[in-house]
Amino acid sequence: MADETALTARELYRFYRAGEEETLALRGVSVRVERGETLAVIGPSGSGKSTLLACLAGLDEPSGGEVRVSGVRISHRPETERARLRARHIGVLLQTRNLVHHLTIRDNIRLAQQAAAGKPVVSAQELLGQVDLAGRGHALPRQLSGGELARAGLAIALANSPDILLADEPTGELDGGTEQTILTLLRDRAAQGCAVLIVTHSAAAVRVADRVIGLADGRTVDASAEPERQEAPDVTG
Ligand SMILES: Nc1ncnc2c1ncn2[C@@H]1O[C@H](COP(=O)(O)OP(=O)(O)OP(=O)(O)O)[C@@H](O)[C@H]1O
Repeated sequence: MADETALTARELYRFYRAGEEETLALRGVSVRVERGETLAVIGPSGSGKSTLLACLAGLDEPSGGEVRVSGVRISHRPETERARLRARHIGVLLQTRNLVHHLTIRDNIRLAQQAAAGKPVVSAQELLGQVDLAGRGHALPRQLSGGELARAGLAIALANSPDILLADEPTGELDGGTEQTILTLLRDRAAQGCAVLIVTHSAAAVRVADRVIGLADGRTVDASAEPERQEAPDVTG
């Protein structure tokens, strides 16, 4: 199993119906992320990026196609089984942040570690140190600044020592210094063998990626056609 591709999605479709309105948010999207690789997913608002990330994380079920984590299918399983696979293998950083609001940052980290069910993990204090929040573990989410919250969210996403890290706009609305801190942490994780997928509008985030794919209207497109890609000419692959 160790040499399996970390994350594989094949021909994903996601159909939404809200009253009379029908949306095909994903129209046959295939993605793979290898261990140690950072993939950036870019595209205009409404192109399906968050839907794709939710399907990859097992937070949502694709209407068609399948998602595999280290060769194990995570899609089309009961929610409890998807949650178990996610807790063990995947770290997720969502735009809404992945925090329980009435728990301190340290307890949020511990909660994610417990969900990993006995997997060896680094201590909450070490994780806090990695994101420069060593002195803020006792704080509640509402007591943190936007940049601190972003870093706390990343610490929680990393709490289960994930094989795969899925991050939706991890650096959205952050100043340049904090953005660089987060991007460096993501790169470090990839260097340690984690498969990292970032949904982003940020040119700086695109620059740290090994590979970029574009989404438009629920389909993958040539990423070189996207403006973010043009601002980042040094990206290879
Ligand atoms: N729960 C839902 N019910 C109905 N339609 C939805 C739902 N979630 C997303 N959509 C629709 O699916 C399409 C893709 O949305 P999605 O949020 O994945 O796009 P996005 O690329 O992440 O956008 P943004 O960059 O603005 O976050 C949009 O047309 C959106 O309105």
